[in-house]
Amino acid sequence: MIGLVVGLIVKGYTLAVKEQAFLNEQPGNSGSKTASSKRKKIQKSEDKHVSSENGDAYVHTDGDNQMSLHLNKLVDGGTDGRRIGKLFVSNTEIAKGSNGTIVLEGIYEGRPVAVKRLVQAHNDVAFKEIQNLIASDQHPNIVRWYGVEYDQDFVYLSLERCTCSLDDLIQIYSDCSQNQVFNKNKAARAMIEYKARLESVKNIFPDLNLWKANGHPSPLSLKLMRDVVSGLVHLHELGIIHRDLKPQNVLIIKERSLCAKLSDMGISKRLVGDMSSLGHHATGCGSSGWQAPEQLLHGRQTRSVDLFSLGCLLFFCITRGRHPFGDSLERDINIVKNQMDLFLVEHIPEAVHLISRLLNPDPELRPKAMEVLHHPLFWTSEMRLSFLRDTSDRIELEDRETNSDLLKVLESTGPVALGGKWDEKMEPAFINNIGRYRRYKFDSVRDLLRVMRNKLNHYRELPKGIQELVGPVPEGYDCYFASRFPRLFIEVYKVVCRYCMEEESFQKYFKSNVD
Ligand SMILES: Nc1ncnc2c1ncn2[C@@H]1O[C@H](COP(=O)(O)OP(=O)(O)OP(=O)(O)O)[C@@H](O)[C@H]1O
Repeated sequence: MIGLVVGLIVKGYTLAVKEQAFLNEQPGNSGSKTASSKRKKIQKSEDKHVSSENGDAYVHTDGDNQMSLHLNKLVDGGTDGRRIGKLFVSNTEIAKGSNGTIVLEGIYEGRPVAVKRLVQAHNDVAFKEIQNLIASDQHPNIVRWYGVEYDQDFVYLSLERCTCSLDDLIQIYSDCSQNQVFNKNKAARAMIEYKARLESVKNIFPDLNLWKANGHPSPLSLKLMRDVVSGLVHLHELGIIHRDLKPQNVLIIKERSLCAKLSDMGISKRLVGDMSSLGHHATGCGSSGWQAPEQLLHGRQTRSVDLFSLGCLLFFCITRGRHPFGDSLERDINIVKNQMDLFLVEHIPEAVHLISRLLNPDPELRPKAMEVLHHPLFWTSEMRLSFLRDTSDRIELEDRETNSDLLKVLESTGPVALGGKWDEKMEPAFINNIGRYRRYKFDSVRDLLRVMRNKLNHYRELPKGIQELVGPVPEGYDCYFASRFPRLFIEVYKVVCRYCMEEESFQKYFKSNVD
């Protein structure tokens, strides 16, 4: 406990020191030489550096520059570019941002970085981006920054170099018809460059599986979406609203596995103290097509604006690049009119449940980032089966005769959850097998859950033929029932949320309430 408290104090102090070091090194903020050398030490230990060509911290002669340029050419395989302070910026462009921003490949202290080059006039954006990164980048789902350099015209942010954006990834792996519409808007030359970049990314990640044959997101897709949510939980815990969440601002990198990270914090805003919203005067605005209606209409911004954008982003990932509010030109109008179409995710009821809540026009009714993290859309088969088993055990305690509310409501979901009598959706061999042990009511949700629970608990005792029929536990078994009763899980989940959420045995499924 004492260790934890000391750790937190040290962490807080380190953040404050980092922030102060950055503020002092802003051009125009001259500090004393002693202070400057102290800062240099702090920065070195933090492995993050701030320098200016005009400042006293890092003065490079032309001779030095020639030498380091030469060395860096060797380091970077002979790429053309130039050296600014500790940074070598190549001429190889990764992408263009807005307001004259260009992202280039670079090397910062020997490590490959993406250099975000902003025009000096947008120094305030760079300043905000760095401040937010200082506060937030110690998290696996936030892009790291290593340092900042300046010259007369530009600010250069050295960022962890990722392979591509989530937008690129989806464009590459979705089928091309949709991309052609998307690409029509790009100028011919930019489009050639863009296509070449996508080709090179495809070579780096040759065989990614983002969607299953049945159109559901693959485990990899779900992991990337969950990474985005984890990054958002972290930002919101720190009181930072991203305000420009979109697939282009989610970057992809291969670590142990593929990983998604939030980037582009230039217009993010930090809430102070117990403030919960930024008023009408908050500067900066998000991107067309991904903003919440209240952002478009009144500029009122709470953490919920990010949850709206997240809803659009999850839809985009699941549907291979489509948008719940239509084509790019009509999106903002449709967002304001609350005209969405979730038809393309209707075959995944868990996705409809989550996305429709995230896109609620009333920001107060959208779930919090932490609740999204625990939503069943992201659950494994093992967790889904465990939840249904616990639910079955829970409702068996209810007395059929007294007809409790819980039982009544659960059974009332039958027509939707079962879509008819459940025995008719299963093979006679399976029905014969279960008939040997007890009698079931084929229109009862409770009884179907009992069958699922019993066969799961006695899986190893099942005849080989029945095991093959229902598939291996957990994925095959989950899929056997989910494909026959696609809405069963979410209907049961909704009832449990309503009646049993606070109960001890269900806490592990609703962790957001205990965290
Ligand atoms: N760290 C990075 N690693 C690899 N690529 C990056 C990195 N940062 C940015 N990019 C690429 O550059 C693009 C533009 O970057 P960024 O979004 O930060 O600029 P921006 O000017 O804020 O753009 P916009 O205003 O359009 O969001 C990204 O979509 C991505 O393709």
